[in-house]
Amino acid sequence: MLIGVPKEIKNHEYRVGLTPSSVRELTAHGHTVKIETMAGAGIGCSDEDYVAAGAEIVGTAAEIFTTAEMVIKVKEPQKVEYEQLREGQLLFTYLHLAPDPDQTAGLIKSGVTAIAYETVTDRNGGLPLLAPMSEVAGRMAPQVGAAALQKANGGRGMLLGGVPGVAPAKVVVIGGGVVGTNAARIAAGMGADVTILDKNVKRLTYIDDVFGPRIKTQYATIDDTEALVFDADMVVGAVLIPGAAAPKLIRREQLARMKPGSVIVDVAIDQGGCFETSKATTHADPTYIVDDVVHYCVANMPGAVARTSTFALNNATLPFALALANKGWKQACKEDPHLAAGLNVHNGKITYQAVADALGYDNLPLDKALS
Ligand SMILES: NC(=O)C1=CN([C@@H]2O[C@H](COP(=O)(O)OP(=O)(O)OC[C@H]3O[C@@H](n4cnc5c(N)ncnc54)[C@H](O)[C@@H]3O)[C@@H](O)[C@H]2O)C=CC1
Ligand SMILES: CC(=O)C(=O)O
Ligand SMILES: [Mg+2]
Repeated sequence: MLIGVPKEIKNHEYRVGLTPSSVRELTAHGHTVKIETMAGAGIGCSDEDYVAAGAEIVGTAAEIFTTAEMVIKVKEPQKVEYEQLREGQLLFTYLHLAPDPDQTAGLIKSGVTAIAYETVTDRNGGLPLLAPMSEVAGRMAPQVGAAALQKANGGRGMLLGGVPGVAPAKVVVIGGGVVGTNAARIAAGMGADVTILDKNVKRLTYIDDVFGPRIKTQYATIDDTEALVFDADMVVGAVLIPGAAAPKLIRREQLARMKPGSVIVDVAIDQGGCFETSKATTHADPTYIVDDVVHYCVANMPGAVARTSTFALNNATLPFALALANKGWKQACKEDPHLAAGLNVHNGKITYQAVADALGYDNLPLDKALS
């Protein structure tokens, strides 16, 4: 199969779809890999590194989009990218379609077959291609939030861990999945007073078993979510209903009851965010203030630590990329229902129920898409 990797073009996005090691695996299986020149520059991998792994370097993204049978990326295609996709081509990347009607319409119009990293499943009910980036974003959340808490950045002027004789900051994490536990772990490590809210009691039990009294857990009723958020110095938004738009847990009118200078890090922003006042920001201009509350809503947080993130992502994506290249997408999905769960768009139709529901499309059932 001819596989193509364009250079990412989202704001301050330095990750790349394939590492040189992944290229070597794919070429060893007889596939041809084209990489756009300088695609790996942001992770310290040169064109020469890719050539040594067996890739061909091409000068423009257009050469990738016009020739590749499978396009492997990191972030959702931007307008100039989805306009180049076409019927019969396979796209393997993050999509986050539910909060993104324009991209969704663009993918439908293109006729492309698109498999979204974030809805591929595993046998334990996890999301194995989202998890590595959730680990990164979760671990970053307290560090970006700690900076936002500084006075010059609009925050309350608090040190996360306090000092002897002065209490630490109160950090509330809504959603105790991969992002949430990683955020809590780092915040607790920095000395903060940390509470995780979740609606899944089994998950709260797991967190309690792993962290003991160092991290408090609370069932996420409306009452308790509100009480903890109003009393927090930093809130991390980390909920997910796979494929769906994030539920809005804190409304516009509730925001004014948060402390002045408190900080929201809404990691769930790639699915639309769990605060009504959240709107996606970029690494170039990551925060804004509403009602004296600092909002950090960068939708591609792991792009900031592109080298760590790219290697972590490839560890997870490579087996699936190999299956898609070796067997073709249809056969690979027939043999692996977890990979098939990633199918979001095929031949002008939405094939993922939560996306169809969020945006008002008919859903093409998976068995029909695979027939
Ligand atoms: N902004 C960024 O750069 C990045 C964003 N993300 C996003 O972070 C979000 C979280 O991802 P993961 O932690 O991997 O998901 P996950 O599935 O591991 O965890 C989500 C948790 O939210 C809980 N939950 C769902 N509804 C809830 C509610 N109403 N109240 C309280 N808890 C609720 C679930 O029970 C689950 O434990 C996703 O939207 C993901 O796409 C992930 C990586 C990078
Ligand atoms: C998951 C995601 O949105 C990211 O890694 O950028
Ligand atoms: Mg206020």
